[in-house]
Amino acid sequence: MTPEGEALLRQGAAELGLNVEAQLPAFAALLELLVEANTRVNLTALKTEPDIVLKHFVDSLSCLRGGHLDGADQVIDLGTGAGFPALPLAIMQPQTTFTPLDSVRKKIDFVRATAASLKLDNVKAQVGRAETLGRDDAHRESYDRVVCRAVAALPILAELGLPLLKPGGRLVAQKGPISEAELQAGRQAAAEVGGRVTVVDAFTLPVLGDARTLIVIEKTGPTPEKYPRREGVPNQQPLFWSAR
Ligand SMILES: C[S@@+](CC[C@H](N)C(=O)[O-])C[C@H]1O[C@@H](n2cnc3c(N)ncnc32)[C@H](O)[C@@H]1O
Repeated sequence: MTPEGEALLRQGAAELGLNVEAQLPAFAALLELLVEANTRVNLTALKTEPDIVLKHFVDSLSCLRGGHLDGADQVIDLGTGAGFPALPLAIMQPQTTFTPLDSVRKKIDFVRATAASLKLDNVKAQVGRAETLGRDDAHRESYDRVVCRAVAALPILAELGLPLLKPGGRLVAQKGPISEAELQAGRQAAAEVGGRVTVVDAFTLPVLGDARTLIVIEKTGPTPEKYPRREGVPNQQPLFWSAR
């Protein structure tokens, strides 16, 4: 990473109240691996150093706002893509086990290889669909937190995420600006699958100023057996949400 890239990462993290000094070498290695892999496989549209530092690294670190991941033992990143936010979070929070999940094998191959190269023993990447894991005893009700960034509308995230949470667990969704209609549908969907929206935290990204929202859904009761519905249905027929 260039000195300019390091400065951006330091500044972005500092605006989030984080000190990344000790983690700079890991972020530099992640940047290098991502740029190199992207020349062979199309993993991410972001290709320049400032874009990756701000829109992947700092953006992912914004999931730590509010301390919603503090003390979590098991965290699953639903729809991790090339490992975001899971890899930056795993670098910052080594005492937590992160399970980056994606249905696309080449993305998880990259996440696994990268975690091994960075010696992130707290990363256990998984290929699969959230609908399938949500019905699998090895994963259902197994996680303290679900995190996700830029994956789906809130009602879909509620249906995919809540079955994976232990009772009392929390889904932490990082999104762009959210409409009142999506939020309302998300509240209704959360109630349907055993949860409640407890936090809607609108903020702007460090340095760039882009609008973001962190939404927390707490699992307040059991998720009915019928959820999640079979693969693809949560996306095709989102609960309480037709405005797509
Ligand atoms: C727009 S990308 C975002 C990736 C990453 N979270 C990021 O912010 O860079 C959405 C990802 O979610 C994955 N995805 C969508 N629905 C999924 C599901 N039901 N189960 C597992 N992965 C899913 C897709 O394969 C894709 O890689």
